[in-house]
Amino acid sequence: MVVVMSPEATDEDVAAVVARVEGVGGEAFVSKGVVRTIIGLVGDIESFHHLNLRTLRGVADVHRISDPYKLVSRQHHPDRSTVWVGAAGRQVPIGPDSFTFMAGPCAVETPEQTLAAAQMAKGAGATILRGGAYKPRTSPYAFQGLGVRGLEILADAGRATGLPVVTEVVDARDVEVVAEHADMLQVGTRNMANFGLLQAVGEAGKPVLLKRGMTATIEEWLMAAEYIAQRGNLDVVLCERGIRTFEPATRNTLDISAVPVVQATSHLPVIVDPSHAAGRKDLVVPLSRAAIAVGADGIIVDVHPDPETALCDGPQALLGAELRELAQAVRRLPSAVGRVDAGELSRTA
Ligand SMILES: O=C[C@H](O)[C@H](O)COP(=O)(O)O
Ligand SMILES: C=C(OP(=O)(O)O)C(=O)O
Repeated sequence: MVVVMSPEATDEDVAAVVARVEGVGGEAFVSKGVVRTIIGLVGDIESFHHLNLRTLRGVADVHRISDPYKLVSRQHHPDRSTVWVGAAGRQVPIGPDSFTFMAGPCAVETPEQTLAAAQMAKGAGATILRGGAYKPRTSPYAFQGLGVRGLEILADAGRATGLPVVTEVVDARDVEVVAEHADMLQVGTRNMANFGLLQAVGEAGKPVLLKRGMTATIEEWLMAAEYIAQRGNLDVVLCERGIRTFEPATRNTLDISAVPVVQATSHLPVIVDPSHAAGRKDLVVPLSRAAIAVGADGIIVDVHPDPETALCDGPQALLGAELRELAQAVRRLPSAVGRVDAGELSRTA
């Protein structure tokens, strides 16, 4: 931490800062410039926070040098992590060596629709099946998901296709039942800052897919991941799914630069959701290509056997030609950036 004194600060003001810092066991290194004095602090950063140094006379600014998140930071864990998803016998990696393709219906609607979507996903090369049983909807009158029945249908489709499943949990009270049926728990954009839910999934004993809040900064997103890690669960995968901007051409604006920014600062894997970012099926393939090129550890994509009748997000669901094009991109492009298909690295024993 660095304290910048104002040009008017006196020697007494500087001494007062040093005394406060030393009073909580820290060290203060004073560097006098021609105009300003700067004080470098070494010690327990949390105890410095409680000193409210900004309120002292002569203090112009206080800067933090180390990351505010610890467990998810590369400062404490330099090597990038791999998260394994699935039960013994079929575990799929998400991490720096592979590229993981996840796909499935936005919402679980019926056993037939879910199985058909799961088969489409598998046929296109996906190694993890997605599907929502609890849908976070803008309108309370919109389809809210099938709840526990939806979890069962999704788990059946996962078993039938041999794919581990990821599904969203929107309420801390449902974490246990969702964890019973799913291989990975998703926290969606609307709940990224629901700290009680983050703590609950941190204790569920399953990997977590943490989507970026649509108005969250990267630091806020990583602090949300820290909530999960702080409860003992470091199996967290981050998902960039687009942020709110002034641009109405797409549902959200995919912040593609978030991928390398996060990878530089956090060891957690980071994937991209081009479907919820764009909200339009015609952009899913180009954005997926961009995600692969920028170094994402995977993508998660909506597919539906009959998008016109979908109960949620039909316009962004892939079928037919677009899905074939996506399958081709996912088969060919990751190797160009030094990645192998996650299916090849899966643990099957
Ligand atoms: O998975 C999808 C979400 O539930 C969906 O994007 C919510 O958006 P809406 O309720 O505004 O349609
Ligand atoms: C609701 C979903 O996504 P998001 O939270 O990114 O809107 C989803 O993936 O089903």
